[in-house]
Amino acid sequence: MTSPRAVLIGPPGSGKSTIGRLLAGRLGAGFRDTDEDVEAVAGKPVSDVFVEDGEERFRELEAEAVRRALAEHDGVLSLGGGAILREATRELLAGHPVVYLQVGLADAVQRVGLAQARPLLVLNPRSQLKRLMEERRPVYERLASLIVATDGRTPEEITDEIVKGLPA
Ligand SMILES: Nc1ncnc2c1ncn2[C@@H]1O[C@H](COP(=O)(O)OP(=O)(O)OP(=O)(O)O)[C@@H](O)[C@H]1O
Ligand SMILES: O=C(O)C1=C[C@@H](O)[C@@H](O)[C@H](O)C1
Ligand SMILES: [Mg+2]
Repeated sequence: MTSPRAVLIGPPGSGKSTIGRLLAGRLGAGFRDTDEDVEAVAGKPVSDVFVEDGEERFRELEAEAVRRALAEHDGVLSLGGGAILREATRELLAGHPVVYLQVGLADAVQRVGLAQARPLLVLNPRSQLKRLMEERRPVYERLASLIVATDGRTPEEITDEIVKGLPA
């Protein structure tokens, strides 16, 4: 049975997709991102799924994408920020090397401001991100087998720390 070398979790802007790609390169492994898997299945961007089908439908597609990727993928897997909201997904993560990318509000706001539209953050990114981060922090912490701080650090530095901290 295959299993990912690392599963990255954390809030929007923590760098799951960026670091995931770098880490996969460093490990000589493949990279997979469940947001991209959902987009492939839905045939449209995540933001369109939220607007046209609703968040609940997105969460269903996401839970299925995570289930499939955990069973099929043997490289680095980045999850969508909210994938850990589903109990079934939290249970499936047990026993995998789960890396929580920690980020403070200031750095997260700066990073998401630079990137593409995020459907949960369209109205007031700073306050929505603050609430979401506070609600989810205990869940990310509980699921993590490795916690890596990302504030003020380059993607390369963060990737180095993960490589050192992963099980051999
Ligand atoms: N350590 C870092 N330092 C500076 N910028 C970063 C860092 N990590 C990521 N970024 C930048 O922040 C933005 C968000 O990163 P990324 O898309 O990887 O986050 P994410 O955790 O995958 O978010 P989401 O949950 O929305 O998918 C990107 O523009 C990326 O280049
Ligand atoms: O944190 C979240 O709930 C989300 C994060 C993104 O990765 C996407 O999965 C989507 O924008 C929702
Ligand atoms: Mg991402």
